[in-house]
Amino acid sequence: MRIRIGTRKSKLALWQANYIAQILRNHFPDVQIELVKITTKGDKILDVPLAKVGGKGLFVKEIEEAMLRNEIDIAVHSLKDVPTYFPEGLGLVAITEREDPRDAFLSVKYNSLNELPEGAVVGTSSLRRKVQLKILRPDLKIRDLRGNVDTRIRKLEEGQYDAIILAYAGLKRLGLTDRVKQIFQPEYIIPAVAQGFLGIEARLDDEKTREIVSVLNHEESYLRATAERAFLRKLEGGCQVPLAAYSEISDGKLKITGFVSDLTGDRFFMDSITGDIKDAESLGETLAEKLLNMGAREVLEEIYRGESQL
Ligand SMILES: NCc1[nH]cc(CCC(=O)O)c1CC(=O)O
Repeated sequence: MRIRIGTRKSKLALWQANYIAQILRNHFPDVQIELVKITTKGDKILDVPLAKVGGKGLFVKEIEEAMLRNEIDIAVHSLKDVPTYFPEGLGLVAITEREDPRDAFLSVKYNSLNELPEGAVVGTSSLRRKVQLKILRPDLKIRDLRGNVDTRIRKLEEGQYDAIILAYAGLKRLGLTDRVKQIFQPEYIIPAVAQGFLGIEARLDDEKTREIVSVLNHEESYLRATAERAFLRKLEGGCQVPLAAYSEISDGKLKITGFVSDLTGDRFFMDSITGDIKDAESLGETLAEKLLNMGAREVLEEIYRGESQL
């Protein structure tokens, strides 16, 4: 038996694929685990905000095509980069235990968002982070920042930005937390849907692989990811829409908080609901419907018609 893992070539993607490969090797010493590196469109277009070049699907399409051609057996993804719809025959078969889901503030000179002087320059290309920052600190200048995690940190160190915002999970995995000065609580800056989970994608009819890969699944994480992604799917939000969601489980209850905004951060909608963990999916959907009825429907329509401008 052999499992070929398809992965992007960035340091973070390779770290994640190797991490999964090692767990599988430890559990199944007789299964041969190989890595297959694949370049995606998202890795080639590095200078344009993702929302403008077609969104998150850019990081997964080529990998899914390789899986459909039977050149790889599974893909290891940062779940937050994975669209909610899959090509026929493919799907998520395991979700790993969540790494720290929070966003981090990195700066050479400043110790927190509050400490930044008026008009300071902050780097991020995520629409979500742009509007969340604007709501908290309307005086800041927000500038695009793309590239792999190490490229972004280099741009900070070169002085192109006073601060940048990145997912703490990626920094922790790569041991790049030196410039982290503040970690935002999820109630303060709600993280991206599924930030911190790894999602394992496979061919749904490949039962042997699915059985092996099931050791990677973390049930509580699976439920949290399910709720957050149901919220995302209901809002049809790719990364063209500023949105965020964060779920927690305690005492058999799942609480999910969601956020949707227009592109300026002038009109935003936020709410939470709590319910039984077995209803994870419908909790995410119900929360999305709640926000749509609060006014998010109109905002989304404007964004899709191209009337809302950042
Ligand atoms: N959008 C790119 C991306 N996809 C996953 C992570 C970090 C790791 C994770 O969230 O699991 C990052 C970098 C970032 O946003 O800072």
